[in-house]
Amino acid sequence: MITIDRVSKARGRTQILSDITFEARPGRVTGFLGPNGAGKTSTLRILLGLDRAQSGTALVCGRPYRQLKRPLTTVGALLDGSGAHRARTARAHLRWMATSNGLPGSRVEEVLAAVGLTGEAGKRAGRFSLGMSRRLGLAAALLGDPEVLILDEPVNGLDPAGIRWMREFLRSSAEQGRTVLLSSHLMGELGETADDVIVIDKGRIVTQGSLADVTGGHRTLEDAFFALTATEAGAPW
Ligand SMILES: Nc1ncnc2c1ncn2[C@@H]1O[C@H](COP(=O)(O)OP(=O)(O)OP(=O)(O)O)[C@@H](O)[C@H]1O
Repeated sequence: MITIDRVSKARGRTQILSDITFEARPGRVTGFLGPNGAGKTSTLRILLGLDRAQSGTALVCGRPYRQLKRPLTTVGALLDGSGAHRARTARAHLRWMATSNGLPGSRVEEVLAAVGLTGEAGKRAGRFSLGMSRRLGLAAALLGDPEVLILDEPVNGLDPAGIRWMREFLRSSAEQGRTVLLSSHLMGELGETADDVIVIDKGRIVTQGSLADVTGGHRTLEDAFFALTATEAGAPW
């Protein structure tokens, strides 16, 4: 469970988040949708204890990230890149992460299999394609078998096969009971992937609810977004 309650944040004189409130629930894929600069990454960074809110609370399973005793066993995150050193093999990276976080080494082969990287695990991370790097980042996120997954733009830059794989991965993670929160600026993509949608624009939540509720009387999620934000359909994202 993820609970964000009245979170606000300014950088200098710019208010980048204004009174943000939403939840992401177990067993559901929740899409956090908004254009470039809307405040998605800033929100996820606060949730993961990488940044502080000025006011409000951001809780993972009822606690601020910094108060989680063994964070990897509660929440797995995929932000930029895989986090692996270029010269390390995928397997060595995961072994190092498992050891440094007090997790059983047996998890390494399990998470490699879960993301379909067993056959590539002996390769150096620097030789990985974008899709493989993303899978390695996911494997690391899964090491502690967390209840919650938080992913920032996980399909960005992936080819159609990679996008399809990621969609199925997110779906099965939710079916296993996990809370899955992913950000995206790709409305069509979220329309295919999410159960629930939170729309953010200029640091404010514009609407939230099930995909069907948010899409409402509109043909697509994209039509709903432009109607809700009164953004010109041709305006840059
Ligand atoms: N380190 C920073 N210093 C100053 N301003 C920042 C910083 N990081 C983000 N911002 C500003 O905060 C606002 C929200 O940015 P954020 O990266 O959270 O948006 P986003 O929705 O994730 O967008 P994108 O899809 O482009 O990643 C933007 O106006 C951005 O310019």
